[in-house]
Amino acid sequence: MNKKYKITLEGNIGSGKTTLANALFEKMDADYLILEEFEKNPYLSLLYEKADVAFETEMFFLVSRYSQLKNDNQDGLIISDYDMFKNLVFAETTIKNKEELKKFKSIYNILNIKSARSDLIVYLDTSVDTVVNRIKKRNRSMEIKLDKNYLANLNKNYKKYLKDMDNVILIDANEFNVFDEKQLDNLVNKIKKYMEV
Ligand SMILES: Nc1ncnc2c1ncn2[C@@H]1O[C@H](COP(=O)(O)OP(=O)(O)OP(=O)(O)O)[C@@H](O)[C@H]1O
Repeated sequence: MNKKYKITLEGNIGSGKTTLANALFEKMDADYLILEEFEKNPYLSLLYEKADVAFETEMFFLVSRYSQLKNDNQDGLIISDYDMFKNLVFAETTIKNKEELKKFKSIYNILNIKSARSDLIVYLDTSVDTVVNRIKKRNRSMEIKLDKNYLANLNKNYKKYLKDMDNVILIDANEFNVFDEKQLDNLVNKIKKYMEV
């Protein structure tokens, strides 16, 4: 692929973004794969233990994702397991202090992240029960403390942002089996059709 085309995957924690990003990268013979580096964030485990570090957690993610954007202006097909609007979804969910949230959003706007718009967002729509099961199965120790309420709020805030977007393919990820070749092929065909328009 000559021209730059960026496809990002979004959805709740454990909805299957990284797994699908890897699968699409292979299947679509893409040029770049950009994956979230969540394990580098020193605040995340503290946040899950209910420490008052929401602003620090979200700022760290914002800066870390922003620094990955330097890989973002090359020609070719880019697949990423997150979109930059994720920063806003999570900040609204975790930062309870209104002044801090305002500050976060103003920094986000100064960075002018809108210019890093994806050509296509594939949203993995999941129920809270589905992600709870997948999170349990993958068994990352710090995620044991995640509660259903938090996951439900994330779903709600994702939906709030998605309703104003016009570049989204939404898939029912409760039913979607990324390990089934036929289902993956169907999704790739749907994406290719979208790319042609
Ligand atoms: N379609 C699927 N059906 C069943 N299990 C899945 C599916 N997709 C992913 N999984 C499994 O669910 C778990 C979570 O998937 P993954 O790590 O890709 O989610 P994620 O959305 O990237 O999570 P996070 O946002 O926390 O990084 C993994 O153990 C993965 O193997």
